[in-house]
Amino acid sequence: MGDNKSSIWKDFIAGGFGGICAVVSGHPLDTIKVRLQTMPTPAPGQAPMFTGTWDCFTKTIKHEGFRGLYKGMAAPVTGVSPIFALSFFGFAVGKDMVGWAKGNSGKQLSLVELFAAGGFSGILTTAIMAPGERIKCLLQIQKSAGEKKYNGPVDCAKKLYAEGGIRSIYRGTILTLCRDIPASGMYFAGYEGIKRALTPPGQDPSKLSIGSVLFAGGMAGIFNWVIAIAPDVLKSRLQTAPEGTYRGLRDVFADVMRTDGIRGMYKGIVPVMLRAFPANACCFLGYEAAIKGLNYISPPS
Ligand SMILES: CC(=O)O[C@H](CC(=O)[O-])C[N+](C)(C)C
Repeated sequence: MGDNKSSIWKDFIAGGFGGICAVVSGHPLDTIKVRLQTMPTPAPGQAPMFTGTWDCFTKTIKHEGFRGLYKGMAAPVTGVSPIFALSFFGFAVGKDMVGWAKGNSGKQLSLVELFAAGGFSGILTTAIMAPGERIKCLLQIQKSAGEKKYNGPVDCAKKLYAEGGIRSIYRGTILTLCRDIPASGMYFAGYEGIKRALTPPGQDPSKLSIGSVLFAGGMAGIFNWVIAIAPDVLKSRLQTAPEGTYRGLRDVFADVMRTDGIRGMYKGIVPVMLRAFPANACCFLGYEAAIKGLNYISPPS
């Protein structure tokens, strides 16, 4: 990853490209995750809408075809690319800030310092992540919820604005912060830590093999989601619930515990983890390839 100021714009562009790679490879499993997380709780004696990941996958294909798995992808492709761009940019800025706080000694940052820099990026991304996720989740569930209220992301944004103004579009912001500050810390510290561990002494981590980059990127995704899954469940519930269902995040938490218990906090973990490895392996490979391309066009000073 770029370590000096002049490379920050490259991190922005390369992160955006990495984000596109992550969406294309991971969206079907993201759809399954959101559908599992938000399906209605069955009445006593009634079968649940989906019994698990495989059931949700086969029912989606049966009723909606493969296109059903790619529902709502327009929003993440246009939204996730800037989010990842901002995320990688934020991490680069965060590293500069930590380096500056240490007196710019030029020493390698520790994993804790990398975690702090990653956490900072989670604050930046929330500005576009929170509304992006609200729209994405509503579009992803609308077919399985049995009604078609929104005709795409722009229509969804307009309707949310008409119903409740900017507050409605930004519903779920606190939970997005609770998810993305620690998760982004784990993401970037995890990636850098694994790269360091895989780099033989005296060698440059940027010369690692494609296999090693894929492994480090995939594991970064796993680390991210180990931390993120519980707040993500609460966030998806809050963001997809009809207006007035919950009074705040304590209320969502109490509802999940009452209806599903502690297991409810891990709903959708199987598709999350199945997606996390390949999507983030592709993301970091795309990122590293883009950085190499940008360094070729504009060599580092
Ligand atoms: C929630 C999210 O987008 O997490 C990213 C990893 C993933 O699986 O998409 C990480 N990050 C927000 C740091 C880019």
